[in-house]
Amino acid sequence: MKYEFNTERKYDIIAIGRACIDLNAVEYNRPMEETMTFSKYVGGSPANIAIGGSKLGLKAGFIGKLSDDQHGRFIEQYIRGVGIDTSNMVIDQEGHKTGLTFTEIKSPEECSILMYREDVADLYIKPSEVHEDYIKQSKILLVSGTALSKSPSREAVLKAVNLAKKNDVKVIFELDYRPYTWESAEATSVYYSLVAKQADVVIGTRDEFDVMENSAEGKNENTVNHLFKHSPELIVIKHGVDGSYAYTKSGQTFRGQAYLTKVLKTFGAGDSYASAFLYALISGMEIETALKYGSASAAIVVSKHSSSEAMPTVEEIEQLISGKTGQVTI
Ligand SMILES: Nc1ncnc2c1ncn2[C@@H]1O[C@H](COP(=O)(O)OP(=O)(O)OP(=O)(O)O)[C@@H](O)[C@H]1O
Ligand SMILES: O=C(O)C[C@@H](O)[C@H](O)C(=O)CO
Repeated sequence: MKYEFNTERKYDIIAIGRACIDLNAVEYNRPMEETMTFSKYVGGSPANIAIGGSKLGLKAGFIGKLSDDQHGRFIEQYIRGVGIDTSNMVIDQEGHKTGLTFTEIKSPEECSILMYREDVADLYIKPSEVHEDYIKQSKILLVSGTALSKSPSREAVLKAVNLAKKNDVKVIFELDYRPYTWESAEATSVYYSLVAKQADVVIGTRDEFDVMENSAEGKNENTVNHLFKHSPELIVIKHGVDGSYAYTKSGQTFRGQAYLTKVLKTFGAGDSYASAFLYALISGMEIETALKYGSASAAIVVSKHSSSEAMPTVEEIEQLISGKTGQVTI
C-alpha cells in the first residue's frame, strides 16, 4: 500500500523545531565523568531528519531559531552545505544559546544523552516567524514534539500545523520526547494529544506513545484505534531492536524488522529511521518497503559515531536491504 502526497510542490519536506549541537564521546566504553574528548556534529532530531532526507535526495527546508554566535553560524552553514534551504531559519536577537547534547557511550547497550537546554534559542521561535508562503510550498511539514514543550515555540508550531492543514501539506508528527524541557507529564500528554489528533502521520516509540497517553505499557491496538478516530491515516510505532509496526486507517498492519549490525551506540536510530521512511513514502514506495528503508538506515547509523553526519545514501540503504553487505534482519 502506498501513501499519496501533493506532487506539485517545491519542497518535499519542511521540518520545524530544533537545530542544535551534539558532542559525541570520542572515547567509548566509559562513563561521561571519565570522557575527556568529544566530536562536534549538528544535532537535534528534526535537523537530523532533514539532513538525512536531504542526503537521500529530498528537497528540504527548515524553520527554526539559532543563537547569534559561533554555534548558530556553524549549524546554519552545515545545514545549508548539505543542501537544505535555510531562508526561514531565524537568528535570535535576545541572547539565547544553542542547545547542547553530550553523549555517553558506556557500551553498545548502555548509551545515553545529557542535554543542556536551559533557555535555548530554538524554543524562542515566535508564531510571527512562521510563514504561510513557505509552508505551502512543501509536500510535508515535519513537526518535532519537543518544539511543543514551551512558549513561544509551542504556538509557532501550532500555527505551522494549522497552515499546513489549510494548504494540503501533510503533517508528520515525530513524537521526539526529550524530558529535559517539559514541565510535567500532564502538559506533555495534553500537547502531544492535541497535535497527534491533527496530524496525518504519527511516528514514535512505544514509550513515547505511552507519554502521549500519560500511561504505562499501553497497547498499540488501543493507541491506533483511538488516533484513527481523528485525522491520522498512518501511525508508526517503533520497538527498538524488536522492529516497528505501521498501521493504516484502512485497517492494515505492516511489520518492519531491524537489521542486525555491529552497534556502536543506539542514539540516532529514530532520526535516521524517520528520514529514510519518509524518503521512501515520498518517493512513492509501498509502506512495507518504507519500513525496510527506515530500519536499514537506522542500522547503518547505530553502527557509526554520529547521528547527522552518518546519515546513509540511498545506495547504502539498498545494499543493506538486498543483503549485499552481509547483514541480516533480526
Ligand atoms: N540495536 C539496533 N540494531 C539495529 N537496528 C536498530 C537498533 N536499535 C534500533 N534499531 C532500528 O531503529 C529503529 C528505531 O529505533 P528506536 O525504536 O530505538 O527509536 P528511537 O528511540 O526513536 O531512537 P533514538 O534513540 O534515536 O531516540 C527500530 O525500529 C530499528 O529498526
Ligand atoms: O535530538 C537531539 O537533540 C539529540 C540528537 O541530535 C542526538 O543525536 C540523538 O539523541 C539522536 O537520537
